[in-house]
Amino acid sequence: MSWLDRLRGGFAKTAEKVADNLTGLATKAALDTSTLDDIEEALIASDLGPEASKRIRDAIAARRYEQLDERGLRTILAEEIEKILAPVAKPLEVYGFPRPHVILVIGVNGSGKTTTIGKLGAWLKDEDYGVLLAAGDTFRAAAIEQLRIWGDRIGAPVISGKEGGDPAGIVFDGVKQATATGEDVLIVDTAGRLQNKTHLMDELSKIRRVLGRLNPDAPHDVLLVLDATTGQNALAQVEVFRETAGVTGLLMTKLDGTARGGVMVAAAEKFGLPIYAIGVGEGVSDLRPFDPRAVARAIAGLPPE
Ligand SMILES: Nc1nc2c(ncn2[C@@H]2O[C@H](COP(=O)(O)OP(=O)(O)OP(=O)(O)O)[C@@H](O)[C@H]2O)c(=O)[nH]1
Repeated sequence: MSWLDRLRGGFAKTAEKVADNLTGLATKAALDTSTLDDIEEALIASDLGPEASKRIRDAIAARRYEQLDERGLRTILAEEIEKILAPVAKPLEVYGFPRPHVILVIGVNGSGKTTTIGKLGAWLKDEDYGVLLAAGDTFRAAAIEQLRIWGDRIGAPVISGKEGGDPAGIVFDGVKQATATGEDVLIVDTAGRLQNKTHLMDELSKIRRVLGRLNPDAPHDVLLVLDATTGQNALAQVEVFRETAGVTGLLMTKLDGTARGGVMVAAAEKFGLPIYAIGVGEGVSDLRPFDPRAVARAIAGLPPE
């Protein structure tokens, strides 16, 4: 299956929910205020968030339709979603010099962080970058083991220490090793959890301090993994992590398992943080940067172009 097919398959449940919520609204005789209100509410109920939903409502209102059929409604919805997503669909650039370019990955427990690191590594390797993974989530032995398995799977070396060890030490060793072996990118799995804000800040600031000694520009990226199935809760996570961890971009996962994919639009509108890649499955090649037009059309339930 092509990426576009997987993308459309991934968003199928979301598209169904959007279509269900909008049922009947397009066929009303005149596009009056109450219909516009209903459309706005339908979009909020589809997890697009109040800001994006209002913006789309205003865009429809501004066009002063006498009538809007279903196809027309889907088309304008796709156009407006595309406008919201386009500014955040940025490529992840590997620009750090001297190498390695250092990426810290953070996210709440179970968000798909480790899996996403594996997939991100696979994608960067496909792009011909040398990748080293660092098991900085020393909180659980299972997390270290899981990262090793991903390393084997994608053919990337993994640097790790003992359970309960010092993540900053592993990151330090990671930079040394990447420098010695000439890897382009160091992807660091962090415990990066929010059970305790002070603990998270301490952990990350220590990692930053240690990295800064080796390369003042590192980390180049701090990416937050967001589980789309958590809907609006994902937005609350962005707020807290942005404040505590200096998030520079997002990786959205599990868009395939959910009807709540609209949250991606809500996040784009509310935060404007780059969304570097989206995950639409558990396979190694199921995380990729996205085409805002293709995603917008998939959410609106329009066929591919
Ligand atoms: N369907 C689907 N499942 C995913 C996706 N990304 C991750 N998963 C699954 O989500 C589950 C949790 O992923 P993990 O990578 O273990 O999560 P984690 O955040 O690293 O968990 P901790 O290490 O406990 O913090 C796994 O079963 C993954 O296969 C995705 O894009 N789609």
